[in-house]
Amino acid sequence: MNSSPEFPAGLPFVKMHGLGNDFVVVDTAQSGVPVTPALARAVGDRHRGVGFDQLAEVLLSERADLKLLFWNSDGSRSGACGNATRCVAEREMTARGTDCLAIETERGLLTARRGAEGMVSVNMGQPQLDWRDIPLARDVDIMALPLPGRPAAVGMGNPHCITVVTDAEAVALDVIGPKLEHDPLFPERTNVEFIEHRKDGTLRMRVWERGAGVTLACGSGACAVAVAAHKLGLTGREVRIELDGGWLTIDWREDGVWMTGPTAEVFSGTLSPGLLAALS
Ligand SMILES: N[C@@H](CCC[C@H](N)C(=O)O)C(=O)O
Repeated sequence: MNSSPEFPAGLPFVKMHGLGNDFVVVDTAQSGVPVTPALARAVGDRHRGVGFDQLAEVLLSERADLKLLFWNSDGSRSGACGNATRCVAEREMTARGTDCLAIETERGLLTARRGAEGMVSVNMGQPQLDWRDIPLARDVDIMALPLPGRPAAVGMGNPHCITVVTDAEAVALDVIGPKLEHDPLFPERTNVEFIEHRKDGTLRMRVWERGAGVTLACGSGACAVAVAAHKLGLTGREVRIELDGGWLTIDWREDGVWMTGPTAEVFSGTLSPGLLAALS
């Protein structure tokens, strides 16, 4: 095995997930190893690395308890990642012995709280409902984009394209997802969600994530979906959403869109010095 003279001890990481939306968490504040697109791609490789939907990079913050940056498995960055925010918040609140945490992200300052029955909530802030705040190529009605199925666009610090369908299970996500992700209407690409409004008032949601593909869940996507469903008159401001990996509760309150759900820590390990050396 090659060793890295720069990082002889390798790079410690923690693997976590929220409803199967899986993450590698690395603490750059402690390790001094900055994440790069190449490192994110190498660690995100499910055969030759660890594998993740997103990598959460923990940094020091002057304004909050910590700062988070998010990386997709294709090496691109995301301004928001709700489930990773909840996962890191759970770990940090446990380590610090608190029930509340302030987290700096590109999206802004987010508040996380420990809830009942092991759940963790995060306020993802107010949605972006203007085409200038969502990376759209032109001025269009964001509640009815000029695309097949008349989807809606909602920003949560990252872009989401949401289509209401009668049968979410029937959607060929791996075919339609990449087409919408790369549609010219979205110069920075987009996350893609399909939702079905069920008779019991809940939503069924399936997601194709920008930079990661089909995932079992997407927290910012669930927030965007809840906002779109409410604006379209389908639901109230609070809604339960079933994703492939489980349930999230979304509550669009006066102070922002709150998301509540489970988190899990799976294992921790050390990225080998050889992997780091190959990238330097
Ligand atoms: N899984 C995340 C969202 C991931 C970000 C996305 N792929 C992007 O590029 O915007 C979540 O839980 O919010």
